[in-house]
Amino acid sequence: VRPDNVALKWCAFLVLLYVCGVIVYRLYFHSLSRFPGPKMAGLTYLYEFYYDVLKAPGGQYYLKLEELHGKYGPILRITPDEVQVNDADFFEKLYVTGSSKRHRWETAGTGKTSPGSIAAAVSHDLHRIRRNSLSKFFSKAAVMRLESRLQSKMASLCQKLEEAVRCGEIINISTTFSMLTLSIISEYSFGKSWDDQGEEFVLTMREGFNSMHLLKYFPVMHYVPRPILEQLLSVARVVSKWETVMLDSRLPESEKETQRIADEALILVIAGTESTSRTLSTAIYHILTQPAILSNLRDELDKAIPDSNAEIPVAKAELLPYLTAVLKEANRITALLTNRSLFTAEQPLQYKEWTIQPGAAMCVNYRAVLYNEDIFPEPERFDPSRWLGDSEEVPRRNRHFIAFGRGHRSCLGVNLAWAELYLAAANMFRKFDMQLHDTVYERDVKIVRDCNVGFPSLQSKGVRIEILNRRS
Ligand code: HEM
Repeated sequence: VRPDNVALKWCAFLVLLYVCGVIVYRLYFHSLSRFPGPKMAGLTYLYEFYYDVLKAPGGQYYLKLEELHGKYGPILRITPDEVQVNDADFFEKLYVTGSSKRHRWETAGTGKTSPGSIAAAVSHDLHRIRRNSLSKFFSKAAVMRLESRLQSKMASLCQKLEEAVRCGEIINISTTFSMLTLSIISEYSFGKSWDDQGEEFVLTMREGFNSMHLLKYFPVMHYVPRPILEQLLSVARVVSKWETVMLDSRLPESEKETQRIADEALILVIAGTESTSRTLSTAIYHILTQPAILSNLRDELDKAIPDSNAEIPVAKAELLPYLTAVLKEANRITALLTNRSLFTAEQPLQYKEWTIQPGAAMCVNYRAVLYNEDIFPEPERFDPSRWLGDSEEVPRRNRHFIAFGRGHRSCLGVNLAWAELYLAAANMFRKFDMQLHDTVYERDVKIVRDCNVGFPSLQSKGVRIEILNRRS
């Protein structure tokens, strides 16, 4: 036997031994080994890989998990190291504030494109540092100080819609809203909006979302030279462009040098663009397909804002109960976050008879709470009235309104998002008559893919509308 053959055989033997060791460990000795779920999911990440990457159209594991919860119950081992507990009460236990620490599950995909960002901070303490440095810019008072800028963006939106009335142009409101929110968050973050290349950014960013699953398994962004990567991956082109724009921004020179700031900026723009716009376009679809809801909303807006040319202050819009209920329901039904928000705890967490040990990653699927039939009957139905009235169910629903998350890692941009939602919806429905144009729920609105946030089918053309006239 030649010596190199002996070495090869030893290598093969050691690899085999290692694989057998991993299999035995994951199936019999891992702290999650007795948890319910298919054996294959507990054995290998390839199970998740198949549904998220190989099974068309991609991002299908969250749907498979819904099916598995139906079979195994609320607690499920979903990968070798992760457990998902689809229970609204456990949500409150996991996503906490206060002194209990939660660490992001470090292999969770969030940070692969931007490891220096708030969203990618693994340790609780690092996250606190990053969050504290940003949160003062996103407080309610900070957002309100910039209201005049938001109003000027709304004026541009209304101008665009008035032009559409004149030209009979069909508006893709999904893209229009994304350009609006990109304009706001880029100006908010960099002092200069990226309007010149707005549409290109939005469309390329959507392509980028489609590469998210690949990035989770193949974190190539930091290992392959950027020029090569740009040829291969749309998300790399987006990142490069954004970094270029950022370096042209008004940030001080010293700050521009740091990759961390680039990462942070990227996350703010990603988190602040598609999120609000997706919720708004979902709202538009449901309002325009239900005349009774449209009519209630109109009545409220017409009474509160008699002059249709007047600017609508955020503070005034926030006081309108029906508009508020419509927007809450839009957030609930959109259930934006399909990505698993995975954390580990420093102490064991108990769920019924199951003890989840420190080190195991845990999540609750947001959709499982926002579509919980017991809390939100007929969850697929867009019904703003579930947020109104004196029923004791309303406070319970508010308690489980988790569209913006809970706890230390809840949405940083929640105040900005609400201001955008109120202003865009109030302006659109007070000032314009419109109808849907070739928009099909199954194709254009229904969430069927997990791309970190929920995306409709690959064939979606977006929610499109015809603006009929400017209201008086
Ligand atoms: C309707 C609109 C929005 C919804 C429904 C939404 C929802 C969420 C949710 C559920 C999370 C928690 C994610 C997790 O647990 O992993 C989150 C985090 C975050 N959101 Fe939003 N978001 C919206 C708009 C915005 C906007 C406008 C910004 C602008 C800055 C923003 C910035 C962020 C950031 C930076 C985080 C990470 C926070 C952290 O890790 O501490 N979001 N968002």
